[in-house]
Amino acid sequence: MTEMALTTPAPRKRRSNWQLLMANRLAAVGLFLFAFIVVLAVLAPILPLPNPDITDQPNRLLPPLSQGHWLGTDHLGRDILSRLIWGTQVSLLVGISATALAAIFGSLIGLVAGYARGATDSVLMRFVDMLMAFPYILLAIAIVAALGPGLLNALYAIAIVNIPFFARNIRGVTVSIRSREFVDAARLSGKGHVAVLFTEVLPNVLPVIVITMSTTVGWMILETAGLSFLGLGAQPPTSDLGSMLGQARAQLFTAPHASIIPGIMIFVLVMSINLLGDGIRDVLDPRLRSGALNRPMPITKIERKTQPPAKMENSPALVVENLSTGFDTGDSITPAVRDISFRLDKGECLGLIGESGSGKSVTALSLMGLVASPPGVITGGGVYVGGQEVLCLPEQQLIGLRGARVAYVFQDPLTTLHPLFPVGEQIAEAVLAHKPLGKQAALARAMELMDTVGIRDASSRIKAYPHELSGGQRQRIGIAMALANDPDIIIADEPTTALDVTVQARILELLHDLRRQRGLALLLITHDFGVVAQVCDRVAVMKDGLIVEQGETGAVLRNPQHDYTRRLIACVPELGEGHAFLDRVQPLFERAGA
Ligand SMILES: Nc1ncnc2c1ncn2[C@@H]1O[C@H](COP(=O)(O)OP(=O)(O)OP(=O)(O)O)[C@@H](O)[C@H]1O
Repeated sequence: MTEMALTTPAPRKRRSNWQLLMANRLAAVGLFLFAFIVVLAVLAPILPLPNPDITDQPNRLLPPLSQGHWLGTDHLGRDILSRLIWGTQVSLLVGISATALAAIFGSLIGLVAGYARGATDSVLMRFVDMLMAFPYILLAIAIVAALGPGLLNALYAIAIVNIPFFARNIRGVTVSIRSREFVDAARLSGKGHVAVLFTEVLPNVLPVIVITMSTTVGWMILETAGLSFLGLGAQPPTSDLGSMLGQARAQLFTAPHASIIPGIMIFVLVMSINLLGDGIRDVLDPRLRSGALNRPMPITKIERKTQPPAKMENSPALVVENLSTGFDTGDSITPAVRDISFRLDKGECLGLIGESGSGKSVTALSLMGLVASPPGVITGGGVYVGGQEVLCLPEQQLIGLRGARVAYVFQDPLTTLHPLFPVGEQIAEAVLAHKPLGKQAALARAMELMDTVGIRDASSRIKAYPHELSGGQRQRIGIAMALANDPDIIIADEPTTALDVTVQARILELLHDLRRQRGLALLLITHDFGVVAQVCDRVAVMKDGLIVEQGETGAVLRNPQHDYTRRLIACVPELGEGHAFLDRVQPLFERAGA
């Protein structure tokens, strides 16, 4: 409750899914075309069209725009427009029904296999593998040959060959969902497996099923047309787009319109469905909407209205001036950090403190253009390292500063270290990124650095993999990598949050000593005033993307100016305080209406 009141930003107006779909021009065109074709197909019985099956030999192969036949006639004198609209209705019905069948059976197989695992999973998946072992069109032809030609059998065949596609996709998603805590909780609450599968797992898998359906329905219409083209699908007098194309192929040169017209219809129909399917997928997956799944650019996108001066005279190690960073949500840029300014001298430690979501990490990453773009955008301000504004530098120069003059230590080294390489090699790689050394020299330097950060028995630990080290040792490796190129500034983003208090104290001590010995400027990000009081010379307090207060640590601790700073300080419990801690803190939050 308290946290909510402190952190919840002002509500933003979000665009509805419909508005987002319409904002995607290609998807809107796809929707318009598809809707138009569907309406035509649905209205076929009431449209003033001649009977599509009535032959008229004297009027064979009339060209388009002939009297009474807008699109001409085919080799039996049947009206092409009428056959096209009725044929589209058949193609749509078969394609959509095949998709629904494949989705139902494929998803069921995927759900059961992914949830049950073990023998059930093996048996079901081997069956799916068997289906996939045949080229799909050959398999479809073989199934129709076994069942006999006909539209319904073509529908079954297309559905069967597409079952593996759904089954594999849905199984993958189900496997990752079944091990989530909410599924365990549902099982522990006494729900049976079937209930858990359909009430807990299925709703989470549903968007994937919808996305898969929307992207495969066009494909299935095409496959049905393929079977009909070969004479295995629609049988006379019924026709679909594929059989129209197949029957017209003999007159390809004498009356090309008879095959071109159904060909264009297949193209437009499949294209419109694919465009619409892609649009639906983008709307349903918020990461795609904001571009968060795209490969990030090497440096954060910079869109500053005014350029700050490129140089700053007599500048300390790091100066941040009026920096603003936001995230492009697809609708607008949502600010995460607004107009923040601070300075950091050589050998000084500045604590950046604030609650979760206040913008500490975004600030830290913005300094070297490391916020992933898309969706990140630096919208204003400047960052000066040794007097040089770095965000205006050419890409390669800014990249060259990373790790060399400004290095980072992140919160959880297990996620930043590569799991498949020994830690020594990873430190050596950090050295080699900026120094032209041989591999052996880099490894020797890695060992030296491991010694510096206090890893005992570095000569044997150098070959250890990240999972073979403790949390504290991994964090020391992270610090060794940061020190690899003797940087001027270290940005440590909650380097001790994942560690227990004793290891936390040792890591903080190490950072403190390194700072003293090497004259490093240290920007320490934390949400713990206890840590700030222990190691920081100065502190800047962040709330909702703003720095609300900054100053000497002692002064801020003694006389906090901002109510939020007072509450943060009050949150540090004292040893042996017990219930008195709650009595002391509660009124502060009640007063703030939290
Ligand atoms: N990729 C993203 N897309 C959209 N918004 C984001 C993204 N990453 C972060 N944000 C938003 O930016 C704001 C600041 O996030 P940031 O990670 O800097 O918080 P923090 O203070 O470091 O929190 P914590 O202590 O939990 O790490 C938050 O409101 C967050 O929702």
